[in-house]
Amino acid sequence: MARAFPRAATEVRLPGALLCRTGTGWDLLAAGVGPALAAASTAGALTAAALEDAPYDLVVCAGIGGGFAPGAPVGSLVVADAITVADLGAETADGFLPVTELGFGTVTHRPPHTAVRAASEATGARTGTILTVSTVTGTAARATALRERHPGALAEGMEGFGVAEAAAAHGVPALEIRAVSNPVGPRDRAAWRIGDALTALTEAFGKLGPALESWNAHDDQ
Ligand SMILES: O=C(O)c1cccc(C(=O)CC[C@H]2O[C@@H](n3cnc4c(=O)[nH]cnc43)[C@H](O)[C@@H]2O)c1
Repeated sequence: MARAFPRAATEVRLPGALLCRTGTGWDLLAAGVGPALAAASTAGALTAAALEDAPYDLVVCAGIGGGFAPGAPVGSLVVADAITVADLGAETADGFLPVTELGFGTVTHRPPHTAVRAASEATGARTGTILTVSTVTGTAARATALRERHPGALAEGMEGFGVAEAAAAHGVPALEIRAVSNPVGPRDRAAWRIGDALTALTEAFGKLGPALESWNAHDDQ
C-alpha cells in the first residue's frame, strides 16, 4: 500500500509495530494479524501521536478479506458501514450470545456515514458490514451461521474491530476497507486471489487519500 504514496517514506519503530510516515499527511502502520495485535499496535500509534501533540483525525483499517457471496465477489472492494466483531461473546445451548447481551462491552462500531460514502464513491467499493473474526471461516455451515446472524455482512477480516476499539478509546473515527481475496466458506486455496486483491487495495488507496482529505468530520455531527 505504500506504493500508493508518491514520496519517500520514513520508518518509525514503535513498540511492537512499524510506522511509515509517507510525508503526505497519511501514516501507514503495519498493525499485524488478528484483533488483539491490531488493537495494541493502533493504540500505540495513537498514543505516540497524542503525546507528540499531533493526534490523528481518522484511522483507516485496510487489508484483504473474505467476501460473502453474492454481494462481495473476489476482486471487489468493501467499505464498512458497520465494523462488527462476530465471535466475542458466549456460546450457549440456545446459540451464540454477543457480549452486549451478557451486559457489557461493544460489538459494533459505526464509521461516520459521510466518510463511508466518500470512500465508496471514490473507490467504487460496496458498503456493508465487515465482520471481525479470530478464526477464518472455513466451512459452509459457519458461513451460513454468520450470514444468518449478520444479514448485512459483505466481508470478514481479522483486524477491523480491534482497530476500531483502539480508535474509539482515543475519540478518533475509524473506517475499514477490504479487498476481497477469497470467498467466505469452505476452505479452497485454489480460489485465493491475494495478489489481485492487494493490487485492488493499492489502487483504492490512491483514490481514498484525496477523497478523505476533503471529507469534513463535522458533517456527521
Ligand atoms: O488458511 C486459510 O484457510 C486462510 C483463509 C483465508 C485467510 C487466511 C489468513 O490467514 C488471512 C490472514 C489475513 O488476511 C485477512 N483475511 C483474508 N481473507 C480472510 C478471510 O476469509 N477471513 C478472515 N480474514 C481474512 C485477515 O484480515 C488477516 O489479516 C487463512
